[in-house]
Amino acid sequence: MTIGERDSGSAGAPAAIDASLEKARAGTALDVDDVTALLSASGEALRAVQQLAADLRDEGLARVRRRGQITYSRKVFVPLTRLCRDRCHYCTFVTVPGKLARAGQSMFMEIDEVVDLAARGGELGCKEALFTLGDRPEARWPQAAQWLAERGYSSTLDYVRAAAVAVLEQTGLLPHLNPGVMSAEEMRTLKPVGPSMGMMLETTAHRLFAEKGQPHYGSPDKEPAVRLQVLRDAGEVGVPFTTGILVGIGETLRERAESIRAMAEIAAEFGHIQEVIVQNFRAKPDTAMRGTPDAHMTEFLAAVATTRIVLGPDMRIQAPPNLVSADECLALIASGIDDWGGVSPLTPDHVNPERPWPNLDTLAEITASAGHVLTERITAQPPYVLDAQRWIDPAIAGHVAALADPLTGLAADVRPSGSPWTRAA
Ligand SMILES: O=c1nc2n(C[C@H](O)[C@H](O)[C@H](O)CO)c3cc(O)ccc3cc-2c(=O)[nH]1
Ligand SMILES: C[C@H]1O[C@@H](n2cnc3c(N)ncnc32)[C@H](O)[C@@H]1O
Ligand code: MET
Ligand code: SF4
Repeated sequence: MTIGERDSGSAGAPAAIDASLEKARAGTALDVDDVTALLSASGEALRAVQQLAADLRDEGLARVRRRGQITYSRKVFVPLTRLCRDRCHYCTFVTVPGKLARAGQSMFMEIDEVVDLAARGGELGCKEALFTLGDRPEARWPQAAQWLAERGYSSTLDYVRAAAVAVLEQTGLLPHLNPGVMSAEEMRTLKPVGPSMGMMLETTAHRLFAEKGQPHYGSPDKEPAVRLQVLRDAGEVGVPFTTGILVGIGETLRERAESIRAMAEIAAEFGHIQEVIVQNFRAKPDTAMRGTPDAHMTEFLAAVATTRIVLGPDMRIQAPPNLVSADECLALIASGIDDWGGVSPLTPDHVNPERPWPNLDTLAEITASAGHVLTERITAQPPYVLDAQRWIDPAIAGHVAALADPLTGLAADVRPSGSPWTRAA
């Protein structure tokens, strides 16, 4: 990571950080000033924030008899389409029809290609098919609308549903759906084809969306009010849901604090937030933000530890292992994470293609050297798998049960195989 101070806030006042830590230890709710103070920690104060975060993680895992386990999901990344109606300044995933046409590539992956990829992943032990794609490309690109219409699909999300069904039937991998903004109705339609879905909150900072030159300017799906509504709608619909923040896209420490508190409020209201991702922005050469330095490691670790403290011992806190060095992975564990997210032995992280995942043996070694055990889970986190009656649609309860250990809700030692999908009446 780039060394050098960023202007996202002031250096932390040790007295304010101590006071916030005292409140957190006493179980008193933290206000936005308290959370901002924790986010500003460095040096000795940061070590104290990390220690509390790690203790809370250990306490939460002990409560569910999983002390010392750090989880990951063995997955294939399915970039169903890279067309998107948004224009996030940090994103290299997104492309445009002209570029695809010149490269001889299709607007969307065909279902056969999706199934072939998932099947190859299944042979390597993958149990998750991660559908990550651009938001509603048909609203911006006639070529996308035409591609869908020619095959009888009314929208990208309609096509996601069909592709997910094909994966369930022909490979048995479990879809995790990350297609951007969805309405409550769309989530209701997708719930029977995937045990979990997700969408990063990114940030609640409205100015990063409303002001010209800011990273979310021109991206209607990144309006904070819209994204907060998606999180609430997912709660109403009862979908095990992944969300998180993107750290270092120009938000101030206070804005970061507000984002963390917003996720905590919604998680407490509905109980559906299965994991919170704290992801560090990595500048990419081909983007408008190529000149923006990556978030400073100190600031990122403070964000991880603070997220753990605010979300509490029972939340699963995830940071990807491929966006930092091996040493920095150890620092993430010391900052209270318990999950590495999806890791693939087959496909790249198409959002961060320049950052390969560590080999799974290496990740297991790194995790072990911090005194923890790398443990495979499936796409839905254990509490949701164990309470499937409430959280998993009957249409896929059998697919989920086939890959899960009934006692722990973690991944079973099996190879997935396809089985028929029928919509419950
Ligand atoms: O490989 C990636 N996986 C990403 N994932 C997938 C994640 O690694 C796992 O698929 C989930 O933890 C489910 O197992 C996301 C999932 C979401 O719901 C929301 C955002 C992300 C972001 C990424 C990402 O940038 N790269
Ligand atoms: C899938 C998720 O990946 C994240 N994302 C998009 N671009 C980048 C980047 N340059 N660096 C890190 N994360 C990124 C966003 O948070 C998005 O929601
Ligand atoms: C490739 S980005 C991840 C999915 C969606 N386009 C979003 O930004 O939320
Ligand atoms: S981050 Fe997601 S919404 Fe933004 S441009 Fe990239 S694909 Fe589109």
